Amino acid sequence: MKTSIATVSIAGDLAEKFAAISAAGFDGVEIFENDFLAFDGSPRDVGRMAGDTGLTITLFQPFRDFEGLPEPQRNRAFDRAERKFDVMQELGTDLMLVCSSVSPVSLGGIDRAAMDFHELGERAAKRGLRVGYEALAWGRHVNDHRDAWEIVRRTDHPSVGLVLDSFHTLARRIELGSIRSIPADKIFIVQLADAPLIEMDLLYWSRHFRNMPGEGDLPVRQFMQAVAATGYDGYLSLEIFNDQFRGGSAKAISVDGRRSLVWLLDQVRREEPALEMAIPPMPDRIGVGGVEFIEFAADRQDAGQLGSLLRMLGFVEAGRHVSKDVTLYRQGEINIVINTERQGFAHSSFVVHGTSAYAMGLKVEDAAATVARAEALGAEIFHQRVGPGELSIPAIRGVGGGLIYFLDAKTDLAKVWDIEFTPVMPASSGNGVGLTRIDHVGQTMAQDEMPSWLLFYVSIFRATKTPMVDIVDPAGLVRSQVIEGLDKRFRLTLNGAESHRTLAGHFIAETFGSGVQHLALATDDIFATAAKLQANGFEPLQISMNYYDDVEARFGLDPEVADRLRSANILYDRDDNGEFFQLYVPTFGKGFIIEFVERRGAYSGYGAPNAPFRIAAQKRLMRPKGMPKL
Ligand SMILES: O=C(O)c1ccc(O)c(O)c1
Ligand SMILES: [Mg+2]
Repeated sequence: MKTSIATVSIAGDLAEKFAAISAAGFDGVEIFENDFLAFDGSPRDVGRMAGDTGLTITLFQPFRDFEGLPEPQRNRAFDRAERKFDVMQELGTDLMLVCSSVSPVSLGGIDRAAMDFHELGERAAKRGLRVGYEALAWGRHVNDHRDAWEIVRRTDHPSVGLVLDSFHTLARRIELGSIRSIPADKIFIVQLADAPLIEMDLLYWSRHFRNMPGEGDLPVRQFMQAVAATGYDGYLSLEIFNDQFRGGSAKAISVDGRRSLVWLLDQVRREEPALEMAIPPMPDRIGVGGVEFIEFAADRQDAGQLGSLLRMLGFVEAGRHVSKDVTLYRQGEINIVINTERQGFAHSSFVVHGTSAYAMGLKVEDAAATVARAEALGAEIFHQRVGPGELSIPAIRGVGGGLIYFLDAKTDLAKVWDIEFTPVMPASSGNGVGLTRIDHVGQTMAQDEMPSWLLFYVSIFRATKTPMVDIVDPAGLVRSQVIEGLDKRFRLTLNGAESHRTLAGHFIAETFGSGVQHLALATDDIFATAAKLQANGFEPLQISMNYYDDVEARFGLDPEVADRLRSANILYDRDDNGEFFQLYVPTFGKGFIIEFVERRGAYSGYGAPNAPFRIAAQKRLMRPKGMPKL
């Protein structure tokens, strides 16, 4: 696989862009004219810089409003082209991308355009250059790759070929079978981009909302399958116009780009095994059976407080690590680990972020395969110091820098608790409140990083992403999207914060990073759990009485049920498939959230309608008296 990315896709000046693109493993780069124009140096300097970072300049673009012009504009367009050919020769690239004209003076007609391209092809050939024609979805006369192809076909010149761009084809829902019959040697380059499905003007959508294949909703995989069926084996070049990417981390966006391409070809190969894909073999996406544990890094003092809280919530101190300063708390199938080591990754994490849930352990089908797949997709493998007789638990770094450990049932990893921990207290000895398993884990990140996290999870794991919902925090909107395993035993909610004044944004600012902020623990009987918690001396987050009046009216609840909810501070939601109950622990530390949930029937949500009310309650608590609002 030969990969490339357009400079327009990422932030920085040309030098920064090249460095990030090269570091992410791309072979080539498309020079977008504006990046070149803004650069203070000659085209030769740019060419040398690209060469020095090991990148081939795959093309120079865009050359606009060329075909179908009447005189005198036609002649001037050829003069312009010659000037750009000069630049290209100095840059050291042989391909010019010509996008279909939007000029109001341009004339239609396939043969007229073909004649123009024939002449351009002649001029390019004299210099050993090539010209690729791309149909913009909003082109004046040509806005469909089938028409662009017909022009290229009639041009019938070896130096003139077609540029396919998944965005333009998919945005107009053009039939993809039409790509399969194009001769591969007439496709000069393939540009790839995805986009979320939003109803809007095509040009605006394209210039601001494109994202990496797999991050949006367009059938890029089907597009790529059609391209692969032609036998095309040239560059696959990402061309992503995206406002957030332009302002984001060039390094991170480049890594996402490479990941998206590898995953795309992996999908094509699995979908149509007859197509040869030039990427190394890797295991298929991995099924996740749930979250086996959450691990906090803490100092002694916070560990003591967290331990007391957990005991009040019905957990028992079930084990101590055989060689490390690590304690296991357990209730039902829920394992919470507190790490107070003074060295190693947990400690560094504590030093940087303070007490936080820096690691999670996932139950997977095959831990070794998970790491192999993650590595093929560009994830960073984590290696840890392993004491004598201890297990080497496969792990990778997550997007925010935290750790994700993998445990499976086929190896000794299944016995990790027995092998690495000495029992302290039997599970039956605590004041259990009926918590059974981890329902979901919530991670918080800056809003513009959400696509990275989503791509990371859905490319490695057999999981889907739900549509985005808005969570209303009194201080701003938080975007929320959920990653769910097919059997729903693995659920992650991702919350993207924009303002530091939201509870989610405050958490990122206070912990100096994104990561696990929220644990939702399941019970089969929320009212029994609430009663037992009360007996343990626990006081839940107080919800406003106005909320209960509304819930009672909105859902037509029996007044008796509403009273039970009200007196226990339980939040309620319902969808077509079932009911949902939530009970919150007042926030811990710098905004860490624990809630207890009961799903009745097949309720599939996460209580998003309740979020504004519990966030308001949490913020009331977090505001020390006499201090300004968050
Ligand atoms: O938005 C544009 O003008 C534009 C230019 C060049 C491209 O390759 C493209 O896909 C879009
Ligand atoms: Mg394009």
